[in-house]
Amino acid sequence: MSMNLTEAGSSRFIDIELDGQPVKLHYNDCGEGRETIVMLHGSGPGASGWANFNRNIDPLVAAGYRVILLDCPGWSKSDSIVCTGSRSDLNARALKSLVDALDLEQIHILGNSMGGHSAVAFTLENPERVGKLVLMGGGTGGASLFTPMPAEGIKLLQKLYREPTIENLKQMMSVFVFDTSDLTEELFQTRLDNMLKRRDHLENFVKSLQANPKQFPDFSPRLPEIKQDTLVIWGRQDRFVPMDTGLRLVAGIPNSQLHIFNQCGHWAQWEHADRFNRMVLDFLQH
Ligand SMILES: O=C(O)/C=C/C(=O)/C=C/C=C(\O)C(=O)O
Repeated sequence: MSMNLTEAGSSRFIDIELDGQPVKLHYNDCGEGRETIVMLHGSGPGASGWANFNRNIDPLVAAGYRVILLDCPGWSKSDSIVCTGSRSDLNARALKSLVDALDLEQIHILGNSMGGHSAVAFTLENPERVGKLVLMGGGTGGASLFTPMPAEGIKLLQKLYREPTIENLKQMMSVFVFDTSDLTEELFQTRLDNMLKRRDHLENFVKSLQANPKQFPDFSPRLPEIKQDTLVIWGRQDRFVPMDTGLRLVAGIPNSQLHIFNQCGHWAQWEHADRFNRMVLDFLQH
């Protein structure tokens, strides 16, 4: 169903203070439901809320939810930042400022990759502000038991940040999703344009990694503190954040369940959008 929602029409800015610095945050605000779902994107170069979740916004708005897509500090139209500590916690502090400013008492959070790590960080610090959690391809840092880390996708992601070329973008995207036939030249070009528009974001990500290679801490010991109903969704062929991270999440979070999509890489919400949307709606409504 088309809701005629557009990126430009839903685009908003807000000024916040983050660790003593003024920061302009960009977000998209879609729909007018009583319940709000905040979607948090991944850490790839050129990522944004709109780019990560463009196949998920309409169905959730049509089902009666307000959907907010936050562009984390250092991505898209939000201000750039060098992060020398935990980026998961930094994003969580940015989200807290946004939900306070918008007067949102409680939100559901749907996080992809870094967005999942940040959703967990937010929930641990602000448990009363979170309804349900959906975590895809992320939720905590930490080592895989089976896959050498950093995973091959993360190595390609870091190479792309250092050398933002169309060749490196295509190389990263070729291990990003399972079925690469949906990756059009137009999609590559849009993503490259998004990246090159903000070279400050690319440079600051590299500086952040140099200052602290472990941007996403391992929350495993604290996961049992999360009491929220949590749906964990993973791609069987995720080559960025290995699938056993999903097992660690369900081992730690008591009220959680895990769904694994076969023939799926790191972008379950895009690669299996229809089934993903139905599953998330069912989870939120029951
Ligand atoms: O290193 C990690 O644990 C997290 C990696 C990511 O957040 C990678 C995300 C990539 C995307 O979702 C993207 O859209 O580029």
